[in-house]
Amino acid sequence: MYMKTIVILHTGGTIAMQKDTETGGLTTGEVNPLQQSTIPGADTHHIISEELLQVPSPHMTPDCMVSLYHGMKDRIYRFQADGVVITHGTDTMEETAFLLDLFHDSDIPVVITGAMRSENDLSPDGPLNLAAAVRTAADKQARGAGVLVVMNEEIHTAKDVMKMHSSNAAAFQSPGSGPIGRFANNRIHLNHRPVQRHLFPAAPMNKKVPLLKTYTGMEPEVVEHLSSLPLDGIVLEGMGIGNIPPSITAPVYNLLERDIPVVLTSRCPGGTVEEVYSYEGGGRRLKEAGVVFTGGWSGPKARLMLMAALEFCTSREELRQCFEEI
Ligand SMILES: NC(=O)C[C@H](N)C(=O)O
Repeated sequence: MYMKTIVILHTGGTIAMQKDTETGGLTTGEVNPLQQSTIPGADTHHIISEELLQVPSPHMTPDCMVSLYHGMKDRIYRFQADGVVITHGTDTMEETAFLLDLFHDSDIPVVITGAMRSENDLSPDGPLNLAAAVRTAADKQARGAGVLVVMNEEIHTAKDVMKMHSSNAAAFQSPGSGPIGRFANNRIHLNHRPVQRHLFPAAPMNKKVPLLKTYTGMEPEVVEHLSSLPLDGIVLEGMGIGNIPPSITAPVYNLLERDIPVVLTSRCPGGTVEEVYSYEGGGRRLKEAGVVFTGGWSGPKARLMLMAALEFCTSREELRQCFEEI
């Protein structure tokens, strides 16, 4: 019988941590417990398991993500992998998934998973998540679906998934669209496929792009101060369907006049930003002024996309097409 080759790449996070029984704190030990436990699927698949990193996911950087992409690509080629599983901390899992999905230019399934509870916690969720991820990576239904996140028996696209709860095992959701499939009875059931994927060249992520969340009565000084720093672009998490408070329109327009790209997303977890309102700070006015609208990505994902796009887009129009004409 042909055994599929699944490469598991470990990067760290709670799934690879243990609770210190004396202090109660969660830490990364010398040895990753995942490297010592039985890897799920080892009886039916050819599993190759490697530790690329051992970091909590708040320590991830866009640079690390690019290195992870190249490391993954190298293993896919070297081991002729049929699928890849990446274990990762849950805090920033959606960002790594999103960036890898922007770069991943083959049909080979890539599945990211992690755990909300450590290996020696009461009822750890890591083993089941890992088993589900291996099954998903080996399943032909996942071919061509890009990078997926598998957590708590649900399968999500990289574009839509978000960590929506800080501690619950059911922390991951795809607001506005829902999961594209489920894991049950040791197999996966895919109900939908991602409609559209963007593919960007995998370049180093060197651009400086801060992300700013808007709020009522926002002080213009906050945007003015950012504007005084070296900056390649800025992402604003606007309100609702894409509006910002009038107090910051002047410094935002100032950035545009200086030809610094301003990308708008929403602080709502679900939905897109649209040119609807024509009041001061409304989306219609922002669009006219040259603000680039996103297709419904969260602020952190829009920031990664702007950093990646700025590496190859040579004009504002090209940048706009990257975000809007998809
Ligand atoms: N559940 C987790 O993995 C959270 C951890 N702080 C991390 O992201 O590395």
